[in-house]
Amino acid sequence: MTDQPALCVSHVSLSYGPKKALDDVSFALPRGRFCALLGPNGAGKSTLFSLLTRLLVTREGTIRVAGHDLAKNPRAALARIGVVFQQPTLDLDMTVMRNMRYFAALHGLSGRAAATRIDASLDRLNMRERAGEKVRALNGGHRRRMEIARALVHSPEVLLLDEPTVGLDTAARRSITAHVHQLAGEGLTVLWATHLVDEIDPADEVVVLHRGHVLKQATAAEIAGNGTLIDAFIAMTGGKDEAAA
Ligand SMILES: Nc1ncnc2c1ncn2[C@@H]1O[C@H](COP(=O)(O)OP(=O)(O)OP(=O)(O)O)[C@@H](O)[C@H]1O
Repeated sequence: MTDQPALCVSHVSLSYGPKKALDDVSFALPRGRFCALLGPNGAGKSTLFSLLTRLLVTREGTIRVAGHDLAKNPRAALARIGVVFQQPTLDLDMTVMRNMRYFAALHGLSGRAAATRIDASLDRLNMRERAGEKVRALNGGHRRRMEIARALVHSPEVLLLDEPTVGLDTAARRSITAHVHQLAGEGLTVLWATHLVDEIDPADEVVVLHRGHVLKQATAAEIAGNGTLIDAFIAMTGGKDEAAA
């Protein structure tokens, strides 16, 4: 296709009553890029995800997914997005395969087409051999991998993950982070919301969000300069959560 951005957020604002959660947010991501949406608690990350998935709508600004305007053509735009929310949304008493089939059906996939897509998605996350297990039997890391596989079943171009490593141990965090970086290497565009700088590689794109404003967009290495990313992040944000500010 063209060289238009996979995701383009342009002058987006959103208020909860008098509280401005996002204020004139703009950034664009090219295809096949891993981008960290880095911000302390309360920065507006979940609010932005709610807008990107149309759980919330705003009249202020535009969001385009692979060129499709989310407000004017939501079906086309949403069809190109896969989402992993902060809170797990799996049915624990169904097998991995039944969870996948259910989700595929929501995207209008059934029969052979669904089976092919499900196998491919589980393969990408090294989860195919777990297909017959109940989700309840999986550890936290494997549940998250399953959710990522599920988010890929309809072949989206953009994958959104809202703090996907919350509650995982160090080994599982590292494995999930590496896996998703690999997906970006294969051409997927990834927006990964986090407040943890150790999940970010030097070559990754970073959008620093603070109190509803984009403070910077650059690679992690550029933001770190001669120091570390964590020092640069604290210098920009004051190291304070919005909730505590
Ligand atoms: N429903 C709501 N009503 C009022 N204010 C809200 C609501 N949801 C979020 N906020 C406020 O909007 C701001 C942004 O919140 P948001 O949850 O988007 O931030 P976040 O970066 O995702 O934080 P966290 O990492 O804690 O989830 C915060 O100040 C929050 O208190």
